[in-house]
Amino acid sequence: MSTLMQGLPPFEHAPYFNFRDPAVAGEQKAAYETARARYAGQTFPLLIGGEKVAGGGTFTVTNPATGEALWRFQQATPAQLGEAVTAANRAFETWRFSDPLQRASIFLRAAELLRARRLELNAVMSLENGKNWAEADGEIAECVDHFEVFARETLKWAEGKAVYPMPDEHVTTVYEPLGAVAVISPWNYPSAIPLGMALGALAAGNTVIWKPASETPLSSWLLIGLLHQAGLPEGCIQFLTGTDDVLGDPLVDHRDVRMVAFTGSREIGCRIYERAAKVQPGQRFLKRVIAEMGGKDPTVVCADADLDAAAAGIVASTFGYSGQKCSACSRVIAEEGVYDALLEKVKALTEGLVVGLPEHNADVGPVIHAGSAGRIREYIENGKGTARLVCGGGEVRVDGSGEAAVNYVQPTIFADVEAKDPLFQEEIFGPVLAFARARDWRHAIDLANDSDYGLTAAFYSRDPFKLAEARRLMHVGNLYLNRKCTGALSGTHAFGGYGMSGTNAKVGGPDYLFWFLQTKTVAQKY
Ligand SMILES: NC(=O)c1ccc[n+]([C@@H]2O[C@H](COP(=O)([O-])OP(=O)(O)OC[C@H]3O[C@@H](n4cnc5c(N)ncnc54)[C@H](O)[C@@H]3O)[C@@H](O)[C@H]2O)c1
Ligand SMILES: N[C@@H](CCC=O)C(=O)O
Repeated sequence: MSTLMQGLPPFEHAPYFNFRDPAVAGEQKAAYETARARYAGQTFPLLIGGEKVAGGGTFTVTNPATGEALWRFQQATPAQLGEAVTAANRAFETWRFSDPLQRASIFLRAAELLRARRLELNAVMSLENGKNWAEADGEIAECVDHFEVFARETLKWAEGKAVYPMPDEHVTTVYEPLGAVAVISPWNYPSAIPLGMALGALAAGNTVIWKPASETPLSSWLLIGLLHQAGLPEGCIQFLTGTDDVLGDPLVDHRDVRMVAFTGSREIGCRIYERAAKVQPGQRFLKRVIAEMGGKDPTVVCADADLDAAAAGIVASTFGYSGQKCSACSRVIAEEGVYDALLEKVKALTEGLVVGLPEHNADVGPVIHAGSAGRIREYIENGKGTARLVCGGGEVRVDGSGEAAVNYVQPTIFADVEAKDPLFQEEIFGPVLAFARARDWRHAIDLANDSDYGLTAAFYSRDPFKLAEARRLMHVGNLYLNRKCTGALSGTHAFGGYGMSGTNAKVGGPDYLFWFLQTKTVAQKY
């Protein structure tokens, strides 16, 4: 353990709330009312150089579960983008030399502040993106863990690393920050994902231009508030909301943005990777890029597996948050001998899921918007022509869904899906599962690896040899043996994929900070 870390208590993951306890459930329900009373109808500003400012217009954030108008955020102008980048670079000149102990203390204090407001932040996220209580709670608990983990990582990396010695030179290897980091995030993990990237940047001594997804800005804004309350100096984070034509390409292309930390779709991730490679006139560095992208995550079930455990893991990881996780299981590949029995079990559990309002803590809520629902329905309709529909695939009515009724998609399973089928190859990002038959477990591994992506996978078997082969052969960044493929914990399950799932930066892992640092060797002659 690093000497700086010795004063810290041992790390523990934040425990989840037990919503089966009526008292806790009552508190979570009340937190929705608190969130509405505090924030509904309000308009929130941009944050540039420590100043709260208005943009060139505003937009409304709506609840995907009901269509309810929630709150308003600013549309930053092109000039404000430039001001934010300048402000981030200005703040960098101070923050880069800040004491790592100061940074770590701020993160630990923020963890403490967040612990006291978890239910409120759960409610805000649920209202913005339609997560049910447990899904929102899992993510806010991850934010607490991120604060704790990044505090420790700050101190660890501040120590530098030992080198092989020279008899007549004093040589050190130290890590220094890069500059202004653009943090660009998706709506499906609107708290933990931007926070992980922003803490990576700040822990290393960089400053941040934080660009949340337009569907979910309040989930970000509240975390930034906590960081400031915890002592983060003004100016270290600029907060920009608005449209992609102003904050997309122009932010990535900006000459003075040193690094882009992106999580989102493959399409945009690849675009950023390519654009950031171009050196702009006057640019004096090569941009660093993290691009963490989509998945088409398989669960392999061997003939000797515990089928009940596998079925439970499959249903939780496929239909949790309506399948809108990069880590979601979307393909099951089962050995011939257990295929039908497994399919029956998964079907029975799926048909027991309640589709309803996230605020009422239904198992399956809405998808993010009508456009996404339409795209998912198109996959379902096409699938009816290429595979065997086992359950779902129809319409579902949710009381109280109002104008957002169209956003609810029935959990759907297709069987006998061929490897070339789009159901098997493309990220649908909705509650749709493809079952495929494998001749044997080695064939199952081949099918699992037959993908552009390589983010997460689950593998179920009781045979130690097969488990060892899976470890060796499965082409993914996060492999889970005899458990579901969602639910990575910060500090423990470093998260990030292979192949077209991205740059494999591994947020929450022991090497993540290295992405936000450059290495300086200093050799001094005695
Ligand atoms: N690998 C991971 O860790 C991970 C985690 C969560 C989500 N995801 C993926 O994210 C996707 C869903 O999220 P989404 O729909 O918000 O993704 P998206 O790519 O559409 O948007 C992500 C962010 O990029 C911004 N953006 C849009 N155009 C841009 C441009 N030209 N330049 C820069 N930024 C631009 C958006 O405004 C948003 O903030 C899925 O593919 C999912 O698998 C991956
Ligand atoms: N880190 C999350 C997934 C985030 C992507 O959407 C998990 O491990 O399930």
